[in-house]
Amino acid sequence: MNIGILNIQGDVQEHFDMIKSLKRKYNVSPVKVNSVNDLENIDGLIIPGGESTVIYKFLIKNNLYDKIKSMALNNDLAVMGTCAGAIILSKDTGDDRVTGMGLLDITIKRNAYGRQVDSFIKEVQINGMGAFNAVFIRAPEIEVPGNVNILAELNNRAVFVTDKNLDIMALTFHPELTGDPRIHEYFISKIKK
Ligand SMILES: NC(=O)CC[C@H](N)C(=O)O
Repeated sequence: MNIGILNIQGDVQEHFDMIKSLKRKYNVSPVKVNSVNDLENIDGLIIPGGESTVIYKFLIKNNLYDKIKSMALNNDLAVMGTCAGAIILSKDTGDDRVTGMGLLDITIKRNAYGRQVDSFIKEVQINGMGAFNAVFIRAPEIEVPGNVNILAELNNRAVFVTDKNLDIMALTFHPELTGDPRIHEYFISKIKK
């Protein structure tokens, strides 16, 4: 099974290395995705954290935006979006520079934690997984979780959600930075389903 990592900007290498470290255990290989052709051979796609305005522009420019969206809606592609990736997957970003794909029924607010505390690590409790050290970096906030499953919250706000039908998930934190593979393992388990 091949797992693509959208290779535009942000934590591409960190996700790549995490999937690579799980290669033997789950028979998965990481693949950097630069073009529509690269999407043909992958089973899951990670949209990393970074800068959502930049990621959005590049997705449009390279015709990846519509292709990813339609593959995901057809259940041909599982997608995990982290931080900026979560913004891309949302239905409303509150920012007209970034139009969310609407793959998850969430309204999200960019840079919601303000300047003073724009980066922090906090332990969150994830349903079915337990405690996880979550790294928030200029993180967005899920303001309104609609018809989604909420797997983790921080201060009564959802920080990890999954779609109820499609294999789409979004996190407002960075699971690739702490060396803890459980969220990537969870994503892999969803793809195999
Ligand atoms: N760590 C991140 O991905 C930050 C997201 C970034 N602040 C944005 O709005 O795109």
